[in-house]
Amino acid sequence: MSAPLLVAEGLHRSFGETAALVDAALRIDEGEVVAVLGSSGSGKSTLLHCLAGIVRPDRGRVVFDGQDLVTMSDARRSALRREAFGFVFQFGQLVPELTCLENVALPLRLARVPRREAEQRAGQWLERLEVTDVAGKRPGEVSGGQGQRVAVARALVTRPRVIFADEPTGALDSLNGERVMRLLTEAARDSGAAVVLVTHEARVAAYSDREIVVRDGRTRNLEVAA
Ligand SMILES: Nc1ncnc2c1ncn2[C@@H]1O[C@H](COP(=O)(O)OP(=O)(O)OP(=O)(O)O)[C@@H](O)[C@H]1O
Repeated sequence: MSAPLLVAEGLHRSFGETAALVDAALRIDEGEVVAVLGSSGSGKSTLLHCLAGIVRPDRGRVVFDGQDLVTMSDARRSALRREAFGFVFQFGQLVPELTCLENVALPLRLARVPRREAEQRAGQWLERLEVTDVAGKRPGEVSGGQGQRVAVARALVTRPRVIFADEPTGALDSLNGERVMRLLTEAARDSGAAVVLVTHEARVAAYSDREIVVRDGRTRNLEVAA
């Protein structure tokens, strides 16, 4: 069996008196879509932040492609996040001053890709996410569903190995939520990216290959019925 792409084991993380994670564990293989389910305050976001190297666990290991995120330097971890990970949050967090096309091109520009090439590749991702029509608009001028599809395009444009999505449809109605989930999972599968999807909605989790439930900071694996 090949080594998993991302493994977390024995994760503990407290905030003051609150134990957000208690011996949490998760593994995800190349190209797999894993949903992290649980009620509000159960520890889902803390788990995602530990997996993505945003929050450092008090104890435990997070190994991405053979590299331990917990012990590596901050500079190396930041570089890894930029190069290998993509992020989609509940509210797209697009840069309001830039057009949607420029938002999608931004991660490439930060990686020193020339403007013309970056915008050409960004345009292809807008097309893939079915939002070509908003290319020249600013985020304030587009709908919530369009904005989330632009955010997904921005997350995928660098061809990351893992997409971390924290309640990506949380601010959308069910029709737009379904559309974003379909496009996100299809695009991730086509580009071979794994997805860690935090949600409290079973309907959203249905797009995953496998589900993990977090309760009081502890993780439990669930087999998804076919
Ligand atoms: N930065 C922080 N400072 C203090 N407490 C925190 C912090 N982050 C998380 N917590 C606490 O840790 C626990 C787990 O929070 P977390 O955000 O991981 O849960 P969640 O399952 O993602 O919740 P939600 O679905 O409401 O977003 C909660 O009790 C929360 O209040």
